[in-house]
Amino acid sequence: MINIKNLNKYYGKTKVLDDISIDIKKGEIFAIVGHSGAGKSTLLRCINGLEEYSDGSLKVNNREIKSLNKKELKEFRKNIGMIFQHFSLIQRKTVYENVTLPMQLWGYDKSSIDKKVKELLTLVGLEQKFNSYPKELSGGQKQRVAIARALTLEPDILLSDEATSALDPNTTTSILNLLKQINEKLNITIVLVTHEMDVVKQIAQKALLLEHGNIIGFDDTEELFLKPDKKMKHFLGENEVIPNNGVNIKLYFPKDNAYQSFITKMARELNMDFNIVWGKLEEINTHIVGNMVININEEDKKIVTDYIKNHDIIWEVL
Ligand SMILES: Nc1ncnc2c1ncn2[C@@H]1O[C@H](COP(=O)(O)OP(=O)(O)OP(=O)(O)O)[C@@H](O)[C@H]1O
Repeated sequence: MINIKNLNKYYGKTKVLDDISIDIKKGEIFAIVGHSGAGKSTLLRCINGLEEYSDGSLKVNNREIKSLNKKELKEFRKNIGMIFQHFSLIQRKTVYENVTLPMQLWGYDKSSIDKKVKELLTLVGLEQKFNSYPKELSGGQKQRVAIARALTLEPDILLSDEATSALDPNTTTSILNLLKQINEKLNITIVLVTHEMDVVKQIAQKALLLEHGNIIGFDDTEELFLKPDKKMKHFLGENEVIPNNGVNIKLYFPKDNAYQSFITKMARELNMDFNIVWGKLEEINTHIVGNMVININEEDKKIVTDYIKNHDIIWEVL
C-alpha cells in the first residue's frame, strides 16, 4: 500500500532522510520510532505529500507522490486522515462543528454530513458531547474528536503524529485501543510516529527505527524487542548487568513460549542449579515475550548448551 524505495530528503545541505526503503501493507499498524530530530515527522509528511523528497520513490496505492499535480494531490490527501499531538481543534466551534469541517470543505450535503458525524462521534464514544466546546473536554476526549474528524472522508490511511504524547498513560492506552478498534473495524492502515516505546509495544505490528535519518531497525515489533541487536539496545538505552565470572547464557522466549517452565525443567533434568542473573518479560503487541540470562560454571557449559540445542529455544552465550 505504501512503498518507499531509496528515499532521500534534504533541508538545504543537511540530509534528514537517508536511503529509506520500507513497505507498509494494507491494514497494518506501523510505527515510525526515533528520538527527537530523527526525521520521523518529515517521513510522515512525505507520505501525505506535504513535503517534497529529493530522490527515490514513494508510492501510495501504486501512485508516485512526487508526480502528482496540485489537483491530484488534493484528491490524494482526501484519502489520508491525520491526527496530531495537540489535536488541532478549533476552539470556538463545538465538537459537532469541528468534525463536520472536512466534509463541508468538500461540499457534502447537510444530511450526509449529519449522518456521518453522528456515526463517527458515536464510534469514538462522544455521543454525549456533540455541543461541547474543546475547552470543556479532557485531552483524551479532544483526541477522540480529532480522530472522528480524521475519519469523515473515509480515508484508507490514518497518519498519527505523536497523537498520545500529550496524554497520561491510561488515556494513552484508551486512545491506542480506539485506534486498534478503528484499524480492525474499518480496515484502515495506521502509520504512527512516536518516541514512546510503550506505544510501539502496545499497538504496532511492525516498526521502523530511525536515528539521524537512517534506518537502524525495521522488523515485526516482537522481533525487534525480543532479540534487540547492538544498535537497538543502544537505542533503548538498555544493557543487562551480568557477572564477570562463569558463563552467561541468554535465553529468548518468543511469543506463546514465554511461560514455559524451561529453566526449571532443565535444572531438574540436568540435576543442576542455575543462577538467574537477569530477566525480563513484557507484553508486546498482545503477546508475552521475554528473555533471561543464566550464569553457570565453565565446566557445565557443554552439557547445558547441548541441552538447550535440543530444544526449540533461541539462545546465545554473552
Ligand atoms: N522545515 C525545515 N527546515 C529545515 N530543517 C528542518 C525542517 N523541518 C525539520 N527539519 C530538520 O530535520 C530533522 C528531522 O526533523 P523531524 O521533525 O522530522 O524529526 P522528528 O524525528 O519528527 O523529531 P521530533 O520528535 O522532535 O518532532 C531535524 O534535524 C530538523 O531540525
